[in-house]
Amino acid sequence: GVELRSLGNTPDEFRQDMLSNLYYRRGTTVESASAQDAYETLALTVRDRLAERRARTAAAQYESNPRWVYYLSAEYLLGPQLEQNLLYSGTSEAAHKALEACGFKPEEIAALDVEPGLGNGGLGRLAACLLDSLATLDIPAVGYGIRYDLGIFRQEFQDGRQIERPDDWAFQGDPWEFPAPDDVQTVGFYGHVDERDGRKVWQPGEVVLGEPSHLLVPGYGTTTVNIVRLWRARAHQASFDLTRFSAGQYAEAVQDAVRAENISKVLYPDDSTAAGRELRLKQQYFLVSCSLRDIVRRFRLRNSDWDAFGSKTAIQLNDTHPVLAIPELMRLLVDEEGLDWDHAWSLVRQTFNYTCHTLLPEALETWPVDMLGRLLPRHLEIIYLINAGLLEEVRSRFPGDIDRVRRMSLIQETPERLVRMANLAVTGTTMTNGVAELHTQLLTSTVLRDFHDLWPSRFANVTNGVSPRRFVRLASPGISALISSGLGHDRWLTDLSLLSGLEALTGDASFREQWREVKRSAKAALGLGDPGALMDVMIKRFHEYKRQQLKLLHVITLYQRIKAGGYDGVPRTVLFGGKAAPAYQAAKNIIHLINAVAAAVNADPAAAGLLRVAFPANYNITLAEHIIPAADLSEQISMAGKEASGTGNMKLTLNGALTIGTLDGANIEIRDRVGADNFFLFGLDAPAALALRSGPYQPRDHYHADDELRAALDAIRSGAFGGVGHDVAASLLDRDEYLTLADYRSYVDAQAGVDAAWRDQDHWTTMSILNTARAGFFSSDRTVTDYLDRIWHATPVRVEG
Ligand SMILES: CCc1ccc([C@H](C)CC(=O)N[C@@H]2O[C@H](CO)[C@@H](O)[C@H](O)[C@H]2O)cc1
Repeated sequence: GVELRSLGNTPDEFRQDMLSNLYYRRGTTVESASAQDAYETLALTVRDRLAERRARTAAAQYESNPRWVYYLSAEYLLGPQLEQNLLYSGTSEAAHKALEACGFKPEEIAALDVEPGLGNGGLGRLAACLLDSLATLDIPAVGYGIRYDLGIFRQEFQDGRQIERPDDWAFQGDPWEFPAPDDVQTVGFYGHVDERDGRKVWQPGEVVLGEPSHLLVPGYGTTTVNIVRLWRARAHQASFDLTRFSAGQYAEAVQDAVRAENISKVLYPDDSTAAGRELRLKQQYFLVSCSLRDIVRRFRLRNSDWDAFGSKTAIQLNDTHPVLAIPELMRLLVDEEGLDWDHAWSLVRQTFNYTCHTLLPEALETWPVDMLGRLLPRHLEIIYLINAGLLEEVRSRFPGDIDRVRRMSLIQETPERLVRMANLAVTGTTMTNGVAELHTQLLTSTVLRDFHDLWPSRFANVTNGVSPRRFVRLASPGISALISSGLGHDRWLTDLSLLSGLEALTGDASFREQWREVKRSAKAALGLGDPGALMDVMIKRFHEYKRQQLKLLHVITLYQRIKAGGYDGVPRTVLFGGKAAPAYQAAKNIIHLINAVAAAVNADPAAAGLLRVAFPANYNITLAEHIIPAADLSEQISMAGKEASGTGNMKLTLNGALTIGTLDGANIEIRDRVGADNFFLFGLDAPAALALRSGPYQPRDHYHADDELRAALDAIRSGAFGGVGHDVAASLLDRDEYLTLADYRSYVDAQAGVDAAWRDQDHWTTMSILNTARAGFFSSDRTVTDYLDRIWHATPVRVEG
């Protein structure tokens, strides 16, 4: 075929390409170019180098007709793209020189790199880390998602309260994406089901277009460049009503178009409560329908026999959000392709796998039968047929156990008829996995116990991981350089187990000193507290089970100890970061109280140099990359049994922060690997918490029994912090659903242990180095390798460089 001349990477060649892009693609000159012009041009010039590798990858993957991994996720938190693509294309230096030669400051241009905030938190970022590792391991893979016009809201504080602003992330356009209108798909909604010569035919009542664009997902240290394809809803051109328009009914003329485009308008900002909105269900089906049609189109390029579909295609469902893919593929195979039910069902089950990311009952999605039946009449029929097969199997395995049949049914009958999406997910897939050992154990012994009894071999654990490129190399070039100089290589970036080589350096005083210095300068660069003070960090979405309220009670206790005089705690900066779902008032009350306490403490000269509270607004990936390298202490203090895994805990450990935490989620595996001596453990474990929670728990008993706890709560109730927080104190004293008061004393005492350890800086630094050295397991490369071994069974396709 036609050979592509490869692009040069010398500073001069790079600058030449930037200039021609500035002139020919941006249509301006160096003299009149704005910073935005420079940013867009730089992005295009870097993108071209990755696009060249993408062309090679696509050719090699097409050639080898491999088994594909398709990742279906309603959320992706990809993070800012520029620094990543400069690193992965090896053009950072050439780019910096080229920008300076054109009179631009590289850091100014980098600041224009907005992150696509197409996710809420853990689930969305995990999806991005897994795609990064799939490409780095040369696995043929495509991520599918929704290109929301408005991502996760921008958080602002007004009088300490969270305010949500729309996030029009692509207002200036996005230089990193490749629109591909030629691959447009058609998606139906509503309507009715006909029967024609023995086949069911769905006649949708509404049709919208799904237009894809993709971003490049480069592998690190390899040629492979995969893609993430994001769908955007567009109106069917026929929907613009010219007659109405010419009759002056402008709004009506475009209402269908607006209705269509609303489907991908905005990301739902909830990360724990299924809101049950019809538009959200439309979003989920839109994602599923476009993606499956695209997957079938790609399959057909190299294959014709449906039986090869299951062997060539592994589709991962990222939580229940894309689980409509199961009845949708049944519809395509049975109604459109004419396969018989059993044949289609075996192909569907073979193709799909499901990852569950939560244990919270309110986060498990259910949809009203009538809503689903109205929006997707044929899919409801198919779900009923799937349910019939399931219940027949349950009845034969557990004869007479009607309670089990009622619990396992895909349909909840009373009080309201709901479709249970988690039950459908387990039934229609080969493997279901949890995201940490404790999580998977709790899943198979509680929420999904019945299914585990029926199909024990369908369950596996795959503990989460994080990208070492994004969260060590890019976030903390200082620590990375020290690790590479300590180990004498940077191969750890693609084999994180090599970090274990750092253990031997704990005895080297100059290495310890350099380690301390790197942390210090990261704190100085963050500029949110005295670089010499202990940086105590709690960064994650706000939720009562994560217990930001417990961290706040500790802050108030420290403050009251300072006010009482004779304070012997070590100087500490307590940094909070995170958003609350807009409708989650209890979480927003905690944010309000934190800002009120921060205002009091930071304004009080008595606390100066001893205690400071920082709460930068709009926590996102960009901010995480600045905070994580500066952290000394990582707060992972959720009620045991509630945090499925956590991934912030892994990022902080890899950056040498010590964890204070409960035996919850992946904290347990972190402690097992870094060593109990290098971890500050406290609190009830999962069985004890469950027992206390399900027993006659009286939070007030702790209030009466613990003077410091009572003093802290009374301060809030007395209005000491600007009169803010009555609701928070009341909910703790009346209900305390997540056992905050029960764990308070153990937590505060563990924090005294932190102070003691910090006083011996050499000891602390040794523990810090050991945390990094022993955390290689938490690489998303290891996570992907586990998915490949236990669930996907796909193999690498090497791409010539
Ligand atoms: C229906 C609303 C909704 C939206 C998102 C979610 C996500 C599953 C919430 C989430 O992000 N869960 C987090 O997933 C991480 C990646 O596996 C885990 O590390 C976290 O423990 C888990 O809370 C639940 C419910």
